[in-house]
Amino acid sequence: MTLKQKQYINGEWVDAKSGKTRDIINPYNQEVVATVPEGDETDAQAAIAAAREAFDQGDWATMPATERGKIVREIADFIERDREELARLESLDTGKTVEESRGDMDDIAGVFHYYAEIADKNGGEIIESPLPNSISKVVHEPVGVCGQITPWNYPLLQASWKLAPALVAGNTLIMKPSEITPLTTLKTFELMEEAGVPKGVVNLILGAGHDAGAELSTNHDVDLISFTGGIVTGKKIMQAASTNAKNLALELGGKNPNVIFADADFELAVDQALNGVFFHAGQICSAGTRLIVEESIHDDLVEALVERVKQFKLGSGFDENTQMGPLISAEHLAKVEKYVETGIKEGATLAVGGSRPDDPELQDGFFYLPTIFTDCTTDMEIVQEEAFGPIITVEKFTREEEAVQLANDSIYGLAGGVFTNDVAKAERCAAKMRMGTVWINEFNVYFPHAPWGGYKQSGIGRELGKLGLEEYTETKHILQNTKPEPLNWF
Ligand SMILES: NC(=O)c1ccc[n+]([C@@H]2O[C@H](COP(=O)([O-])OP(=O)(O)OC[C@H]3O[C@@H](n4cnc5c(N)ncnc54)[C@H](O)[C@@H]3O)[C@@H](O)[C@H]2O)c1
Ligand SMILES: C[N+](C)(C)CC=O
Repeated sequence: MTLKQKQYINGEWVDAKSGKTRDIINPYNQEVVATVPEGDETDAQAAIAAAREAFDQGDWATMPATERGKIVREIADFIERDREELARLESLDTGKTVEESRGDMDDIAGVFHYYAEIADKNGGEIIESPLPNSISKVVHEPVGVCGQITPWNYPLLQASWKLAPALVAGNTLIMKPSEITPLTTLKTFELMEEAGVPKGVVNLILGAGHDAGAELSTNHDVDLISFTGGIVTGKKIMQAASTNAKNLALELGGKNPNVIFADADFELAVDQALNGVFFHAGQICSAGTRLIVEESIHDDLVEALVERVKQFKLGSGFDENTQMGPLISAEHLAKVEKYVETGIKEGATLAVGGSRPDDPELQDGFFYLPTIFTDCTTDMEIVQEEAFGPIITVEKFTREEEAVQLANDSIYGLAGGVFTNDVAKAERCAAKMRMGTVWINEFNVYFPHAPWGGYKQSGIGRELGKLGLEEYTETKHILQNTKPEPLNWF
């Protein structure tokens, strides 16, 4: 592998100060695919110092936004150029199919292009001042030094949602990818160096969350922390960030409802119910794991889903026939198995799946069969908690209001879907569903122009779109008195 297996701090490729390393494992067969530094808080402190100096003393923050946009556009071009290499690295690291990874790389290049395009369109404005002889100006400035922490399921996609807007807005940053999936983020730091991002502006630290990551959320030289990951970690970060009242952006988990009415296009609903969950083996924050189905079509729908699920081809992400890869790790597989045991204990009926596959070729990987539970109710853990695996729970409803009430019965509010051919009904439901994204006759679609984020405990703030850029800016009001005179009060 030609990839640099180092951290990137202050424009240098470096090992961990402790000298420690971590093996990166392919979840398909547990082979070691890379060995990278295992950084800790001392590496994080060095990276924070570099980012602080680059922000306070360097010219990145003050250079014309058009110039920053050009560099970010070049990063997008390099991602397109190296698409295949990046996609293969992502699949090696996560186990997802190369076809999915190629799609991710296209989305990622799109994110860098989008922010490059709007880099110089976030100018300030002159507002009407109520005071005579004055000019009132509102300007947008970078927040400063940004800590960015990403998860393992969409390693580079989630990184791109943070890197591109932070850069075009003029911030400096320290990124810490998940310790188990750093490879495509590493490669992208090579590309950012090639594109000419100045020394100290972008820094990469590797290592576990509880030390390398925790330092980013506690250190007082960090002005903003942007985190994507689980709800438990998110709450810890929120608490740590309070010590210097950092700006905070949280993209957390979801337990996403997919409401299917009897008048929906049946084949479409079946297909999207499967797509909505089983891509990347259900390891998607917005997976539509809670099917909420109108009673009159419940049995037919479940039967159709089960038939299709039985045909799934599990295997290596590098085999073009594979539809679903493994889970990310042994630890995560154990967690998914535990949730299935809980579902059974709670009285849900296992319609299909519910175990590891017995195919001898899959025994070295962290595979789990696609699983469907019926007879589910909202009081069950299996319905309320994010298992983050290939599991669907099915609940029934008879009335529209009941469907919406079930959909909203969750601590989460990331995303949801509605399938119906009645446009007015779809819009009524979408208006009442308390989620950051609602899809109508669609599922799991996102693009750079539209904001992404959660209601309730699914997060704080938005990524993507113009709001995703605003997260990385402070807004300043400048009032100029053009005819100053003393008040002579004192
Ligand atoms: N809302 C979204 O857009 C979105 C997108 C992708 C994933 N997710 C969520 O991510 C979760 C899965 O990812 P995960 O298992 O990697 O999550 P996680 O919370 O375990 O880890 C995420 C990141 O946080 C770091 N971390 C762990 N403890 C930390 C601490 N104390 N301080 C600072 N950093 C720490 C980890 O090293 C990793 O880089 C799921 O809940 C999923 O829904 C959400
Ligand atoms: C935000 N998304 C859907 C790309 C990945 C969630 O895990």
